[in-house]
Amino acid sequence: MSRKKAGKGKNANSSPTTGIPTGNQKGETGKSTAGTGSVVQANGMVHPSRPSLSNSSEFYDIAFKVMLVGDSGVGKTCLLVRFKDGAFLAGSFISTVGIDFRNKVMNIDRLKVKLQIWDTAGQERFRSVTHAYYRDANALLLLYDVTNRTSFDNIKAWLTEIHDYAQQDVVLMLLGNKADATQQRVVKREDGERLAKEFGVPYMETSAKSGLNVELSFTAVAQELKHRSMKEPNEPKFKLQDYVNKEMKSAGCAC
Ligand SMILES: Nc1nc2c(ncn2[C@@H]2O[C@H](COP(=O)(O)OP(=O)(O)OP(=O)(O)O)[C@@H](O)[C@H]2O)c(=O)[nH]1
Ligand SMILES: [Mg+2]
Repeated sequence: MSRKKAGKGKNANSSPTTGIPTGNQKGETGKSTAGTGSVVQANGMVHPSRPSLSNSSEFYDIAFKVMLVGDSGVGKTCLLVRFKDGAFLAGSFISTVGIDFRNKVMNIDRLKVKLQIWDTAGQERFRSVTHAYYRDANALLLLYDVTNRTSFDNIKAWLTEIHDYAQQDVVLMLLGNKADATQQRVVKREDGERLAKEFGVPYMETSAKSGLNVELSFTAVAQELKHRSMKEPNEPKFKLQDYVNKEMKSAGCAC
């Protein structure tokens, strides 16, 4: 399989119709503004329509678009920063404006899988911006905050929105974030599990602060997307929740 080069740099442009950075292919991080260039195929793979302008040596085999959604303050940006940079954004909370993205290339079963991760603004006033990007998302990570009951209660409304705007076969995973905050917790893990079961969505708790399950949440969706796009005829169906449970068990996670 031929290898494509992952973009690097800042402020790549994007198209609201594809949701994929376009024009300036330098962007490993970027803000959505405007531009033309990349093509998203129906199978979710992204093929840059022009060579990378960057000096990046990071090549990839397949690429997918993953979107982070959920109420403002649940920790979407922190989860992404933890995954990308291994750091936690402590201190004052800076709410995302509009939409933002970062790229990360992961090794999944000897394949280089590029995730283009879109960090949406949870604030209501940016909802129409988010709507424009749903249709190109291959996977969605839907977050609530275990210390914020309203963010949990709003999950049903988010699922309705996802049903209305996202692709029918979008890979979806529910994440109860801030699992480290045991003193402030108001949503039990069992409540999250019950809700996820009710809607047939894979689920786990995460912490952008401690790093709990952050890598696993992105690896799990990357695995699912990769299995879907490379599936051999007789291969058994990949089960995301089973994968997550197995990985947590082998990591000795009591969560
Ligand atoms: N204790 C704890 N705090 C967290 C965690 N993740 C995020 N926070 C804090 O929660 C606040 C909001 O985090 P953000 O990542 O900015 O929230 P967001 O979902 O991106 O919010 P919007 O951009 O407004 O949609 C910040 O003060 C973070 O420091 C976590 O896992 N544990
Ligand atoms: Mg944010």
